[in-house]
Amino acid sequence: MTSIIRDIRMATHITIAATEQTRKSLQSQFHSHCHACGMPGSGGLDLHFVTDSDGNVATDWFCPGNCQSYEGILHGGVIATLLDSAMVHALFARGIVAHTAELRVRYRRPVRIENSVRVTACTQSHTGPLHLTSATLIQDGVPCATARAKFMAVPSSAALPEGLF
Ligand SMILES: CCCCCCCC(=O)SCCNC(=O)CCNC(=O)[C@H](O)C(C)(C)COP(=O)(O)OP(=O)(O)OC[C@H]1O[C@@H](n2cnc3c(N)ncnc32)[C@H](O)[C@@H]1OP(=O)(O)O
Repeated sequence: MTSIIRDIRMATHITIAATEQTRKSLQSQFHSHCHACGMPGSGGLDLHFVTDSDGNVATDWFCPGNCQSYEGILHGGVIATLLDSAMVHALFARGIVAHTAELRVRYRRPVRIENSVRVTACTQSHTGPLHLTSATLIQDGVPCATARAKFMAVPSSAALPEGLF
């Protein structure tokens, strides 16, 4: 816990080595009721990310029929949610708690429902508290959507649970 707090304090301005332990800890502290990666069984997307040795995060997700837009195609808003969430977790893995400030999605190919996708994300760079990230959604080996985003790190005093300062 102490090392996680130290990581959060550092992370506002410094990119640290990404770890699965850091990602999980920040998810449980700050995201336990998230529509995308929390709330299993209550209408959330129930995403489960993992962090690899390069600090990238990934999840495999089955696109359910109730998330379609046009017939047989995954809703573009859901695609944006998947990509946004993946980038949040890439930041979590580096000890960074941040809010989406800008999200640009390129919808390259329709994503079929009732099929699986893999969503990956990584951090790119940062200028002070503004972090640049990218994410990709792949189905059957084909990149169907890509995203770039800017995230603003939450000041560490605001990010930490009350009583820790
Ligand atoms: C009301 C209830 C319904 C709610 C529906 C909500 C809306 C949705 O969720 S729809 C589902 C989400 N969206 C999708 O699945 C779309 C996935 N993408 C696609 O199908 C295709 O990429 C599509 C249709 C956007 C474009 O395909 P296509 O027509 O083949 O274009 P493509 O060959 O890639 O590009 C044609 C030109 O447009 C340009 N272009 C394509 N995308 C962009 C872009 N984002 N910005 C600028 N230019 C672009 C290309 O550069 C190209 O230019 P040029 O001819 O000069 O080289």
